[in-house]
Amino acid sequence: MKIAIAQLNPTIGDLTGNAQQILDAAQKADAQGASVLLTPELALCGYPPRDLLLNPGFVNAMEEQLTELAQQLPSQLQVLVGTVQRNPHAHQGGKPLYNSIAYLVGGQVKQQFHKRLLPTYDVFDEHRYFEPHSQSHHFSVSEGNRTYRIGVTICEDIWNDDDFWSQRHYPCNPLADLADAQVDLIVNLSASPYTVEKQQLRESMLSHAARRYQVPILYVNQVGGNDDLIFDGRSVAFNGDGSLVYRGRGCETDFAQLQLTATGLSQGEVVPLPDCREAEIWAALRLGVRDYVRKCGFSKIVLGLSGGIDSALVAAIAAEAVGAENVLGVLMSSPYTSEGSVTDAIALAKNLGIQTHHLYIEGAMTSFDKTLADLFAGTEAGVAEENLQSRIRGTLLMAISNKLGYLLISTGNKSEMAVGYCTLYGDMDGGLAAIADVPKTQVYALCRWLNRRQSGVEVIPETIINKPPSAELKPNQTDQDSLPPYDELDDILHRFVEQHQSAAEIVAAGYARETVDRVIKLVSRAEFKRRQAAPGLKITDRAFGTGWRMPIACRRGDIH
Ligand SMILES: Nc1ncnc2c1ncn2[C@@H]1O[C@H](COP(=O)(O)OP(=O)(O)OC[C@H]2O[C@@H]([n+]3cccc(C(=O)O)c3)[C@H](O)[C@@H]2O)[C@@H](O)[C@H]1O
Ligand SMILES: Nc1ncnc2c1ncn2[C@@H]1O[C@H](COP(=O)(O)OP(=O)(O)OP(=O)(O)O)[C@@H](O)[C@H]1O
Ligand SMILES: NC(=O)CC[C@H](N)C(=O)O
Repeated sequence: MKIAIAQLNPTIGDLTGNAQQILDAAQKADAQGASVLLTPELALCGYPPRDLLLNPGFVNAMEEQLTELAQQLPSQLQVLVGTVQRNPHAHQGGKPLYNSIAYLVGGQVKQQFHKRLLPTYDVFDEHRYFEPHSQSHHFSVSEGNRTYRIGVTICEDIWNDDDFWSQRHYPCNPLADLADAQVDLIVNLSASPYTVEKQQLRESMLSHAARRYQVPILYVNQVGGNDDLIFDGRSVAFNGDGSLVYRGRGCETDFAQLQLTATGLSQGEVVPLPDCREAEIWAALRLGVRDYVRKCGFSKIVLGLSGGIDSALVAAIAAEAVGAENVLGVLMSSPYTSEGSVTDAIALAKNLGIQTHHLYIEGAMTSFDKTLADLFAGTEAGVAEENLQSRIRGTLLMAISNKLGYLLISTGNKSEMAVGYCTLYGDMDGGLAAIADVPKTQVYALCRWLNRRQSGVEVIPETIINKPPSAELKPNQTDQDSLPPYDELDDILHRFVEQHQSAAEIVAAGYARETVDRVIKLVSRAEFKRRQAAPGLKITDRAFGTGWRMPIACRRGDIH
């Protein structure tokens, strides 16, 4: 029996467009003789639809779209579509919806499968919308004289196998229940967002489960950027001996067919994983930028090009995401801008093939200073005046965005965002923060990798990589005047933000108490800035985005 997999890139809420993607895949599957087509979790509305689900009109529209789609699908094909279903028992106190799979055949919904394990941690908040279902189910497909029983799970349903995880989060295990029902295949329809090296974890978990239950597992993941989340696809299949038989493309849509026989799934294409961490992150960020720009209705990007490494990396990502001809880098020199910064920015733009424009902001700085002269009389020039430069740049970039319709991408990295080393309404201006979850040390690694990627072709001028990072808001300023060395800072941040380590644990790992306390204080104090920041693309286990919910007006003096 042929099973087709559609690794789709839905746009959240675009029911017509997403249904069309499913229909296109169904026609292809039908033409190639498939019996079953699988689509990702909530493929009809895109994942995560968030509070659109609280709007009854949205749920009605999904139901209508599903009915229409069912009637348009090839009549012989059996299609599993990720959608929501109403909970008929909601009036007894449950949530109004299930996160479901509709099994469509011959123009009708033949069966529904509901998600049992609802992730409600980090970026996930499914208990806000959905009722967990209590049982796992399967459907049967007959081919020749054989009937295959196919168990259906939805994303989180496979993430609680007690044999794999040392800590179980839920009281039940849908995989074990389906194995008890003696299914011939378990499918998992997912919308699993990217984080660095998560695919290795997915694959070892799935391989382990396939082996443990001696049943093939076919995992279909969504692909595409949806706001802060990047879905990397990489749908996979494992046979009952735990062997990998198929891996789809990473960070691209894909379509594949596998053959299911009495002995399991037949070998499909196995797309290799990226050969290093930087290649993987690069592909994810490029997709995240491309889809954010495209799905918000933009085609062009503007950014401030300082000759520093952060804007260099963002410019390079932007150029690959939307095409170099669609990127404008704006140089905005002040009296503190070094000659080297300008030549570096121009060299970078030339390497990338992006357009540039050079503005001089000294006049605007003088004008602001004059306007404030009476009010500021008798005070020393300091951070307020320094930040005005950053704010003038941000204002000019937003004017360009307004006038020319380019989306402004901000360039702050995770280390800066963590400690508040950035200016509110200044360099934080922008619609998308492309590298807000990329620590500074990883920024360097990505730039070095870019220069190695095509041997002999320099993308980021070496002078940009080698100079000490500086905001250039006053003479001879460097980041290290205000912050610990980045390798130290990033490790402390990683322990504190991603690994939830206490100050005492970080000190025990070898850092000075004073440095650790200072970093934690800076992180806590900068919450107000992050709350006002543009959404940032998530690549780590814990980003400063939808999965980071910190109070702003708080004291953490009692926490050690
Ligand atoms: N809890 C709170 N809730 C809401 N707002 C709060 C607040 N606490 C302060 N504020 C407000 O925030 C202001 C302080 O924040 P902000 O104005 O950003 O200014 P601030 O954080 O004092 O200065 C920006 C820092 O970023 C550095 N930097 C590094 C790299 C690049 C750039 C760049 O711009 O290119 C800048 C710069 O050298 C400086 O050290 C206060 O004056 C107050 O108005
Ligand atoms: N002279 C400038 N011309 C254009 N944009 C600038 C200029 N100075 C700063 N910016 C904008 O403000 C952002 C923040 O500056 P910042 O100095 O922190 O970053 P960077 O210069 O890219 O990298 P680095 O921190 O390594 O110097 C820059 O990335 C850039 O977008
Ligand atoms: N949509 C989901 O249920 C995703 C949860 C899952 N643990 C993941 O990150 O892949």
